[in-house]
Amino acid sequence: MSVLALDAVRIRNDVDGREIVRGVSFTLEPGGVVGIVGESGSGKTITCRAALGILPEHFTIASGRIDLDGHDVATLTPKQWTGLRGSTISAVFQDPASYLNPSLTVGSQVAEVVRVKLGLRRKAARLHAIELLSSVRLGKAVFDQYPHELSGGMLQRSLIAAAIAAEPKVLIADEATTALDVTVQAEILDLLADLRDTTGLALVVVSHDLAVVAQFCDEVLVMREGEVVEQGPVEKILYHPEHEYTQLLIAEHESYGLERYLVPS
Ligand SMILES: Nc1ncnc2c1ncn2[C@@H]1O[C@H](COP(=O)(O)OP(=O)(O)OP(=O)(O)O)[C@@H](O)[C@H]1O
Repeated sequence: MSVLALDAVRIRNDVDGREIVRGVSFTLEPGGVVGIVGESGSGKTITCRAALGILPEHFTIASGRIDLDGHDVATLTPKQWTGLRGSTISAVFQDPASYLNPSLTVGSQVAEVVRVKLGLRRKAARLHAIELLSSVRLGKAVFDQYPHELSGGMLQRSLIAAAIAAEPKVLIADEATTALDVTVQAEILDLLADLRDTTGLALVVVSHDLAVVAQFCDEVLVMREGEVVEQGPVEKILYHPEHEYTQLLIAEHESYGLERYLVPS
């Protein structure tokens, strides 16, 4: 059974009646990785926010359907959403520092997620948080460090630890590696690939960077101005793009080395 399925989803800004997303469909099985690429403002993040049940105020799903682990999300109450967020679907975004409180240690913040989401007592939550940090390859010392003491890559790992605390089935990584340098970016992608392999985590990877998608995704959606202009298996879309816009995106990437990630087919 799919863990996340979008069927012809259209999202409207009710303030001006503008449709921000016009017909997105994909199905994600356990362990699957779907990529969404496209220029800034094309609707990638809004699509993810719909799947997470956190659309901005005045945005609504105008038509189509989203199924999350067998639940039609249109039928969910806010309380049911709160239950599913974190434990079924979770997310990490760009700029990890902004999601952490600078005056609390990283460990205490991960432990708090564990306490709330898994209902563990303080001491057990602390131990579990240390295990989670270790699963994202962060040593015990990180537990007592403050956000400003960690690098961007370490902060993103901490947030991944918090995001996977309640063993979600789907993780959305929305430009999660964009702000990181290339080596750290590769380490974080490796980590996500490991989690997928060991836990069957399914991923939605949003990136403006085709190299990230080429390395990592099974299927890719190319979005422009709210529409999916092309969609299919990564090898097909990246080697044999049919749409002019996809060809343009690839041409831009080739100038800085996409071919390194593409194995000729
Ligand atoms: N909170 C908001 N209020 C009003 N409009 C918004 C809001 N968030 C996004 N939008 C609009 O929705 C459209 C799609 O934005 P979205 O953030 O999904 O794009 P994106 O493809 O993720 O771009 P980026 O790569 O820059 O993150 C844009 O026109 C944007 O201005």
